Amino acid sequence: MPMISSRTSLYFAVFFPPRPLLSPGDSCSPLHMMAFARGLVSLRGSLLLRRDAARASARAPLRLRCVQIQVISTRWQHTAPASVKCNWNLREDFFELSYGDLVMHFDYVWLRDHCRSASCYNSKTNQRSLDTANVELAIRPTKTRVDEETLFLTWPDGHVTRYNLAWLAQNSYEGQKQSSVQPRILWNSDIYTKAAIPAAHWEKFMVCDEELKKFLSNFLLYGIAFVEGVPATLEATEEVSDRVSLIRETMYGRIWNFTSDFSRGDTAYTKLALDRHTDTSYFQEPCGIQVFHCLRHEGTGGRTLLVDGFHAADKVLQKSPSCFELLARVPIKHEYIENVEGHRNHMIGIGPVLNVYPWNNEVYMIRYNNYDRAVINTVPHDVVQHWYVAHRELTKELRTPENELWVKLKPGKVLFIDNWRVLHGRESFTGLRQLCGCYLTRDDVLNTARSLGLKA
Ligand SMILES: C[N+](C)(C)CCCC[C@H](N)C(=O)O
Ligand SMILES: O=C(O)CCC(=O)C(=O)O
Ligand SMILES: [Fe+2]
Repeated sequence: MPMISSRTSLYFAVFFPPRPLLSPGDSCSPLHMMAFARGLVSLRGSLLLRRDAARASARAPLRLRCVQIQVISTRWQHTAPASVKCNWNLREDFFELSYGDLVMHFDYVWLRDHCRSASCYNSKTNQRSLDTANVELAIRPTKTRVDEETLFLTWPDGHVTRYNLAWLAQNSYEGQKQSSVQPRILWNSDIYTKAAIPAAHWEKFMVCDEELKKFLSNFLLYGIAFVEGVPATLEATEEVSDRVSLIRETMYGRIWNFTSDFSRGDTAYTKLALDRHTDTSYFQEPCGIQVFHCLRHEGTGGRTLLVDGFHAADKVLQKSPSCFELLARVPIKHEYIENVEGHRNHMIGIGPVLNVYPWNNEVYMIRYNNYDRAVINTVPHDVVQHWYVAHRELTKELRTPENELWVKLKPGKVLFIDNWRVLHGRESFTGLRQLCGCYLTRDDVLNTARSLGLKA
């Protein structure tokens, strides 16, 4: 029997009478494995753990009885879920689970808090009913048992929590650390052009969910997507936008339609070229998506520039991790001050240029607008110098000609831009140019995508 050295005790079933010995090649059930791990069954040679073997032994007439024993908390225990290699270990401060190639650690309060039993979690509303504030922070299970694919934890008050091991593996920190929240294809102009992504077609797009799904799938992967054949009207632009998400109204209105008349106090309302940038960087939460539809252009120039900001950020990460880190850590301000007839606005947005998930270093938002960047007064002078170096590195990547995708927007061709990822700009132009569009609520675009079965 193992030494009694742990506060943790566990229940498990053993064969009665227990088989004392297994030989190499013997089929081995999970129950055997647990008994082995606890020193009840000795073993010569290595064990081959197979699900079919477990099934075969489950069919055999067995008498089971439950016993409670103490275990050494640092020893690995084994179980056999669905032919995945799986070991577990009840440590003093956490539950350790090795599942496939992944070793995971689960805090005991976490394990109590995420209990999905009927009294702790309402599976109709998918909401927690457990009052987390009432959970003892130093809580430990009094009994633990793993039965093939389920972990059973009995808490001091007698409440039992069951976890499917695959669920734990999927929801572990270590699992999240290895995967990305949003799978993406980073691109330069060559990669995007060669991918030859087809545009969605307006009529099909408006009625067919598969067409919308394909469009959204491309949009999520590349951060841009087109719909063609759209009537060159404000109404149709609104309809095509409504199909994707909720329109986000801003001080520019719900659907805007602008020319170079300087009707608003911003360079966008001129004929001047605009360097690559993201819009509404001066919002606490910049608009998620921008929709452009050029309804008319009688003149020259005016092409649209698109640059994948995440591709550029990734290059900075590879070439200069310290620059990447600085851009992700230092908060700066962007500002929109408008003082023209009928329009008085003052917007301030604060946040780093690169917004990164801390657990996997994945960039989820870039805020880059040199026109609207405000006075830097949130950073001490010695950091400021480094910040400018880092900003220059990112700017170099963003301005690399290979990274620039130039498109001429024509009436009928609606462009959706992920404004958290892809920067846009424009060439200067002559003549009458009328551009309409709107911003979309990011949460609702992702919501639409998820409702169609996409990972978003
Ligand atoms: C799109 N629309 C013309 C309505 C607004 C343009 C906003 C321009 C602003 N400088 C920014 O980058 O956010
Ligand atoms: O005129 C254009 O093509 C785009 C101008 C712009 O950057 C904007 O409206 O956000
Ligand atoms: Fe813009």
